[in-house]
Amino acid sequence: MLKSATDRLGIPSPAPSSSSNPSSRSTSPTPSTASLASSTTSASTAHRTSMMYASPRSPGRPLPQGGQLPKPTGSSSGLLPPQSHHSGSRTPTTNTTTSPGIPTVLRKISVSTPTTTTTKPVIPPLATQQVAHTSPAPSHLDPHSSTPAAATIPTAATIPTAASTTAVANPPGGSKTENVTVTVRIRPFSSSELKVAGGPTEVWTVGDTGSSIAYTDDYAVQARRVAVDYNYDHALTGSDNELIYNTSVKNLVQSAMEGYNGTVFAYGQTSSGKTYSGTENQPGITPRAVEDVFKYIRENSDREFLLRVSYLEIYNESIRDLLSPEAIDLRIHEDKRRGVYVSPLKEEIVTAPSQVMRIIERGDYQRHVSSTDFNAHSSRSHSIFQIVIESRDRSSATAGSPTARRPGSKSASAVRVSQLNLIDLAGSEKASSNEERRKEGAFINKSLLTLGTVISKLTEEKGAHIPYRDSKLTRILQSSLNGSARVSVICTISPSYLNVEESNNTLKFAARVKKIVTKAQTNQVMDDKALLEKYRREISELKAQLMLTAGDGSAGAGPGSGSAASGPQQAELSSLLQKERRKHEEEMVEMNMVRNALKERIDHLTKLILTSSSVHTKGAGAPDPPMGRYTVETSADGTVMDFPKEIESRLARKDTIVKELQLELEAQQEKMALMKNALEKAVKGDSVDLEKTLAKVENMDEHNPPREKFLSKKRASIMNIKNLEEFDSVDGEDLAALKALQQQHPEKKQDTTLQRLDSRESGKSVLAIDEEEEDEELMDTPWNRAELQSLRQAKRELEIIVMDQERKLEDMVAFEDSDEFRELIIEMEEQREKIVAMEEEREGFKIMITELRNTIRKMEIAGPSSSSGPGAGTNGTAGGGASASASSAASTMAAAAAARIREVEQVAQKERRLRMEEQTRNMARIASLEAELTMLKAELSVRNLADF
Ligand SMILES: Nc1ncnc2c1ncn2[C@@H]1O[C@H](COP(=O)(O)OP(=O)(O)OP(=O)(O)O)[C@@H](O)[C@H]1O
Repeated sequence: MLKSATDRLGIPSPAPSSSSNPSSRSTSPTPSTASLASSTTSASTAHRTSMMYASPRSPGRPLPQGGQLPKPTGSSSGLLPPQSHHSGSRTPTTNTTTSPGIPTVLRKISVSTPTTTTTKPVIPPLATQQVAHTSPAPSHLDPHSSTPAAATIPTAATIPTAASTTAVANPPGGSKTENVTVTVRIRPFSSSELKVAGGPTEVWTVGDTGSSIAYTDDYAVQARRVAVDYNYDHALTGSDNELIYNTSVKNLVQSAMEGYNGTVFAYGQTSSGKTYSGTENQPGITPRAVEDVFKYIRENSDREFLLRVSYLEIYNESIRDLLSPEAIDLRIHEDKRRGVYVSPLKEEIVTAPSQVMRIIERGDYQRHVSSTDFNAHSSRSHSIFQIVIESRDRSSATAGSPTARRPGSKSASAVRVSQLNLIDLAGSEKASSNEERRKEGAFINKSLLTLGTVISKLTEEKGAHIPYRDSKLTRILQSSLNGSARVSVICTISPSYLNVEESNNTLKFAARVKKIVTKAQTNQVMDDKALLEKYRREISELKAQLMLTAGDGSAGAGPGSGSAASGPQQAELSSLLQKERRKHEEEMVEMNMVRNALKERIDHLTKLILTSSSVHTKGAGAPDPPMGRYTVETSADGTVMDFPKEIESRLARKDTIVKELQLELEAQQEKMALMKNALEKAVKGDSVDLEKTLAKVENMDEHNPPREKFLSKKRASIMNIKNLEEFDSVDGEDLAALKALQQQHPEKKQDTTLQRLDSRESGKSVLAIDEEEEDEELMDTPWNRAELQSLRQAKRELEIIVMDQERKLEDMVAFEDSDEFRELIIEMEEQREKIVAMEEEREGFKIMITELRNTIRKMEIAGPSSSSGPGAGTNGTAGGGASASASSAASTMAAAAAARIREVEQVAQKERRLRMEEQTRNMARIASLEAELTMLKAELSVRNLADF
């Protein structure tokens, strides 16, 4: 319902429990039952944005036709502004922080009074003193409901009292005592609710007064429920966002413009319609509120305004600046002057509704939204969109000289400062099936529970300790809940019996909130802590300077041509005259430059201050101001950061990023060297413990920034670059104007500045200049842009190198992980084993041959001795015959042995030959594998060389 900042107004009910009696069926329509056809059509094109804010999100779920729902009394419309889906390419964020108007350099040079060179804290709205309130409280705020208007909480004692010496009473406004405005909206059936067995059963009906909600008779009978009757300011059904805006928010916006703090929030279980943004033609609450803010300015010609906006989210109990996404975990502060506030938070000065909507869109894009079991586009964070409105009576704003505008000067009228907070709460929900969603859900439920507790204590236990600090949400809402703001709560419920328990919880919450009484007061400040005052004074001073530079050009014309002198005297005089004239002309040119620069600055500042006529002009088709151009940033102590500081901090952030990138690059290089080394060893045939190497690399990863973190930093830096690009688009001053100003204010510092700028113009290295002049101020100038651009370029190059290195490393790791690589290694190992086996076999054969040879030799030696033995000398015949026989046997044996040896030798030789051939083949194979690896290695080396 309120999904972008505007649509979410529902209050979280405790985690839903499923209801009973699924078979019960609604037989009679509620008093004003109508076909859903029209709602269905609009819902099908609905976009999701916070009900309060209105930036494009995803299309809402279409409601099936035929569902029964109470007919709205007005035309159908979404609460949130039309939004586009978040998915897909993101809109570049452009949260450039710039100071309004002309770059600081010009401001500083042209404005000589110290008050314009130092930005002071902007005083937030706060009550200083109660004064009778003159504007009538809206009728809808009267506690007319039957809900007991018990426990009045915030009284003057609980409202932050202003301690600022510059704050004054609030004469024109006063205070408004009233109950919180509570509106409940029952959304139409969703498609899943329509699909339940037995058809949809309507549980709730809106009473004839349009302010009470009760069970339908059918449901009460079927479910045997005891009748309930809840009373609020407004009870609505359907999809009409205009109706809900007009009844619940419009008055609050009006009074915010009148100087009262206002807070709107949507509460309800998940998917109950808090964020429902309606259709393109039926914007949600936020765009309507923004439109009304500007409408008010258009219609109030007696006042001038200055608007600035901020947008934050509370995600998992951490506060994040949605307009400066790199700023996370922001802190909550409190002081008597400002009350409770978040810092450092970026605020952008806005001058047109479309500009505000673009800022919201940008913030919504950063916001945590996910698909859950219950809602395809569920808000996972609470978001707070804030508009700070400064205004002042125009008659006092234009009257008076710069001196009359000195801080504390009684002649300057006080500036009214108020806040309008559009809060889109995340919805309470049952446990989700996804772990991350579950974790988010736990944080959401816890903070909503704390909100419930705070409200109970506020309304039921007088004097009890209020646990605001138990959650960031309640802490931030503290100023609103404790009574110093007007509050409107929109609670959203489902019409289905499936969610009846959660709806009951929401309705009870709404009844409790209704009891809270607030006493909002107007807040005024009289010093330059209001930007409006600061800019107005600067304009006055610039105008005074402009007056001083005005001249008719006749002065210094020198003696006329009708001089009585003659001859050489006249020649001399005329030469002097010409010289004088030239000098005078030069002075005039310079003076004009100064005047132009002053005019430009006045023009810039004047544009930031909105009046009925300037807003009209914009509405009539003038181009919107560039996004994020006029930005202020508050530091922890609430001081608005000055422009050079902002640039410096951006540059410092960039430096850090570049350093981190370099470190990452070095780490990547080290890893690559390790892997290369391992690969080389493997190629050479050395044994490599791949696992060990990988473990080492992983270990290095652990000691270096994790990849995710690194990538997110890279994303952040890219975002920064986009911001800087936005910054680049700032147009305006030029070197000539600066030179002219230097002529007028020839202080040393400006000289140096111009020298720097000149050097940059002539192409001299920005870094070299910085080394020479470290303490120089950085300014919003085209020359600084050159510096930023060169930094950006360097960063881009580094990013490209890092990415390439990563890719190379991935290639190498992938190759080492590949089957091909593993097969190669295995094959090489097998071949080596084979060679070793062959060597062993050959050794075996060698031993065998040696043994055989020895045997032969022994036999040959034994042969002759046995033939000349005892038989030969004693018995010539018989002995000779035996000897011959033995000799012949020995010869036969020897021959056989020799034959055997030859045979073995031949086999061995053949075997050796075969082995040799195989070995040669293997060697060739190894050589080819090695060549292949060498080639791969060479290829990688070449790529590496190219990288470095
Ligand atoms: N009044 C309505 N008319 C038509 N459709 C609606 C209405 N309210 C909600 N819807 C539809 O119901 C679905 C859920 O609504 P929405 O996203 O606004 O819920 P939510 O309360 O913001 O949920 P979460 O807390 O999870 O963010 C959306 O598809 C939306 O289009």
